[in-house]
Amino acid sequence: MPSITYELQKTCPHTGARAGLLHTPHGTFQTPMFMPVGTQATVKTMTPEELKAMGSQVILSNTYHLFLRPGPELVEEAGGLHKFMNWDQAILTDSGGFQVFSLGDMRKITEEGVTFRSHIDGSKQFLSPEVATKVQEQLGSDIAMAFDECIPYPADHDYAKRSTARTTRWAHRCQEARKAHDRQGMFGIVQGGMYKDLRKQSAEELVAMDFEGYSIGGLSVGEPHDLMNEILEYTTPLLPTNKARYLMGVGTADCLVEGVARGIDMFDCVYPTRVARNGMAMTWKGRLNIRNAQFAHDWGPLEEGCQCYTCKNYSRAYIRHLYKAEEILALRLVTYHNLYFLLEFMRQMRQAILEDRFPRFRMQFWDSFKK
Ligand SMILES: Nc1nc2c(CCNCC3CCCC3)c3[nH]c(NCCc4ccccc4)nc3cc2c(=O)[nH]1
Ligand SMILES: [Zn+2]
Repeated sequence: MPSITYELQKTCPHTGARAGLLHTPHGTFQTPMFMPVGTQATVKTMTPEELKAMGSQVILSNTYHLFLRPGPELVEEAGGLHKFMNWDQAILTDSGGFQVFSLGDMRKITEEGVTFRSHIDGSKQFLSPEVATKVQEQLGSDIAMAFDECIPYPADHDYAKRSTARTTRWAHRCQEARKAHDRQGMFGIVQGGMYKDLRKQSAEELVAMDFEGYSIGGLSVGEPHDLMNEILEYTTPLLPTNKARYLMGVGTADCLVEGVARGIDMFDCVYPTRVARNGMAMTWKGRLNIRNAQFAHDWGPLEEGCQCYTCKNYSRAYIRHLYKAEEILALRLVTYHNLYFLLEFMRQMRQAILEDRFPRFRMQFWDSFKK
C-alpha cells in the first residue's frame, strides 16, 4: 500500500474541476488545497497552532534551504521535520531544483547534478537526484519531489527538449535512489517548457515510472497567464485521474480558480506570506496595501465579513499604525489574514464542486475580481 493515496470524490461535469482527499502518513487533507510555504521549517511569523486554527492541513518546506542550514543531519537528529518544527500534519518538501536554478550564474548543471555556491556563505555545494532524494528522506516529509530542472521562460525548443529529457533521467534516478517508499511518497514533476509535444513526452514518461502523484512544473515563471492556462489545459488530462496533481508556485485567487477549473488539486506559493510582510492584504475584490494613507481612519476590518482572527479583532487603522511603527505584530496579522483568505477560497471552491455549482462560483469570482 503506497504511503500517499488520492481519493477522488467529485468531478465537475462542466469543467476539469475536482474535489478529493489526499491520505498521508500524517493525516488526510481535502483538495483542492493551498499549501502555505515554510521554507526554513517555519511558515514565517505563524505558529503551528495558528496554522491549524486557520485550517491549514499541509505545509511546504524546502530541501535547498534546509540542506544548507541547519543541514539534514540536525533535522534527522531531531527525529525529522515534523518533530523539529512541532507540526504533526502533512509536510511536502520541494527538491531544491527550482531554488538552485534561481541562483542564476552561481551554478553549473551537468548530467550528474548541479554544483552551486551557497547563498549563505558562498561555499561550493552539490545537489543531484540521489542527494535530493536522501535529504528528503532525512527530513522525513510525507511527500517528496523528484529533482528537476525548472526550465526558464522563454526557452527555445531545443533547450527545453534537452533539459526535459535530463529531468526525466533524473526522475528515474530518484526512483532508483528511494529507500523509504513505506513512509514517504514522491511526486514526479512534468516539464517541457511551453511546448505541447515536450509536455506530452514528459508526462507519459513520468507516468510510466508510477510516482505517487504528479506536479506540473516549469509554470508561473513569468509567462502570461493565458499561456500557463493553455499548457495546463493540455497537460493535466495526460495525468492519471487516481493520483493528485500539484501546480507549483501558484498562489493568487485568479490563478487558483483557473488551475482548479483545469483539474489541479494542490497549490503552493510564497506570495501570500511574502506580500503580507510588505503590507499587502488579499481580498475577494483584489488586494490592498494597508500602509496606504487612505486607511489611517478606517475602523473596519481588512475585509468585511472575513472570519479570520485578524479581521475579528483589529481595524485597518490599527494595522496601518503597526506597519508605520515597524511593529512585528503587523507582519503576523496580515500573514494570518492572507493565508486564511486563500484557505477559505479553496474551501469555497471545494464546496462549490461538491454541490455542482463550480461554474457559477468561477463566474461570480471573475465578475467581482478587479485586476
Ligand atoms: N521543483 C520545482 N519547483 C518549482 C517551484 C517552487 C515551488 N515552491 C517551492 C517552495 C518551497 C520553499 C520555497 C518555495 C516553482 N515556483 C514557481 N513559481 C513561483 C513564482 C513566484 C515567486 C515568488 C512570488 C510569487 C510567485 N514556479 C515553479 C516551478 C517549479 C518547478 O518546475 N520545479
Ligand atoms: Zn481576515
